[in-house]
Amino acid sequence: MGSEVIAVPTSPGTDAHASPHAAVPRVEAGMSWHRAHRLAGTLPHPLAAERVPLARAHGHTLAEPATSAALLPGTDTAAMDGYAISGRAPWRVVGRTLAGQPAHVPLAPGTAVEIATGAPVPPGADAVLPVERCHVDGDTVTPSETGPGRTHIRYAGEDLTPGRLLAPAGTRVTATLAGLAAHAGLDELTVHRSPRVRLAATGDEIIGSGVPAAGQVRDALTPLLTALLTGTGGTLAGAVHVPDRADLLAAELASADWDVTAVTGSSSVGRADHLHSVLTRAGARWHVDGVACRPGHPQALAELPGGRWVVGLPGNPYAALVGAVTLLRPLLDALQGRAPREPLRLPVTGKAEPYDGGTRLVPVHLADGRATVVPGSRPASLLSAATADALAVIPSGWAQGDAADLLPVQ
Ligand SMILES: Nc1nc2c(c(=O)[nH]1)N[C@H]1C(S)=C(S)[C@@H](COP(=O)(O)OP(=O)(O)OC[C@H]3O[C@@H](n4cnc5c(N)ncnc54)[C@H](O)[C@@H]3O)O[C@H]1N2
Ligand code: MOO
Repeated sequence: MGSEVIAVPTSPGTDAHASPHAAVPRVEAGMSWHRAHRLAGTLPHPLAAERVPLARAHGHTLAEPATSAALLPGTDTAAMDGYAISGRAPWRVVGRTLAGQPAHVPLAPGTAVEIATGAPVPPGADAVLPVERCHVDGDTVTPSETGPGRTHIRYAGEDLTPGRLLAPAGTRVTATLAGLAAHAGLDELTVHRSPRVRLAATGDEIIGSGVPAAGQVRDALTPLLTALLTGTGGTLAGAVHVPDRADLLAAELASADWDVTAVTGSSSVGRADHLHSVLTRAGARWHVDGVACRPGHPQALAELPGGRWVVGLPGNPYAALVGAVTLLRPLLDALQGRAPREPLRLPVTGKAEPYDGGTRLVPVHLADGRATVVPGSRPASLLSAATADALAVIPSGWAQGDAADLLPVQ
């Protein structure tokens, strides 16, 4: 994915080296990981509802319950290829009905029609006899087996009736739900508008393509976050690289015509880390300002005047992934009217060092009903996490084999 680059200054901007240590109103410093995660998933109001055609509904979240418009099947329908029969054998074959054709005229006792799966069963039919259970001799049919069997008729409305609930509000539209909605006669669904998410990768050293020269770093986070946000039902509203200048970051946040800006880097306390001062000067309301977890403690969640959200993620790529599943994904879920996800919980084995001051997040593989730590994860490297199925949320008192919550990583 290409990304736009905000003008790189030829000389240092006036506030390029302004101290970011200016007084910043802090919310609860080092908030617990669980509280930060819960806040992100419960604070936002869902975005407005809109009607979308079924072909575009996949991945969106229902803003209203989806209910059937159709009776399904619409009429008594053959469930097998064979003969619709009436009364006792033998039956005289009086016609043929294929799917899509109207039902045959009512059947009199002692008669049958050859019928295809999905074709309407004629009034008066008692059952459909599968062709492999029939003996056919000219225009006469007799059963080749005796004994009670199923009728092999799908009765009108046995699957759906008009008004029947297909899925409640808050359900994410899966491939299956899109299929069901079409089967139920719907052309559109009412879903929450997809959150438009802007990605702003800060750092003078960041480059957008190719192999970095000494002193440069290839932007790992725009591809990672693009995949994560679109997989969560968000829409990428452009990705920009912002040099380490407070005025450029402020301009980027002010220009925002999106619901969420995810800023990577610039979240810590270094001279080039401007996110705090910029947000504070912009009159942002802080909800999360630092999380008691490792890695990824310099995370932020704030609301700009006008209700736009800013998620601050650390620049170190694995730490940023931790921040994205801690704050960004739950925020996007909530903006789409989805309840917080119930984490999978399994015993975790392998080498993980609990963090005394809070929570440690480690990449794990899932197999055989347990999670196994992928060794070697470091804040600045995605190598261990890249093949992981989930991040395990390891509490401070964790010991080998104890269960932990698991957050899937796509
Ligand atoms: N004095 C302190 N220094 C630091 C602390 C601290 O508590 N006190 N925290 C450290 C931790 S932990 C992290 S994480 C980082 C967070 O730093 P920033 O969010 O301000 O990010 P940067 O300084 O811009 O970059 C950090 C690191 O990540 C690389 N980076 C940045 N963006 C990307 C990207 N898009 N793709 C790949 N790599 C990226 C950047 O080159 C730096 O190496 O602060 C510590 N310092
Ligand atoms: O917490 Mo940092 O986010 O370790 O890399």
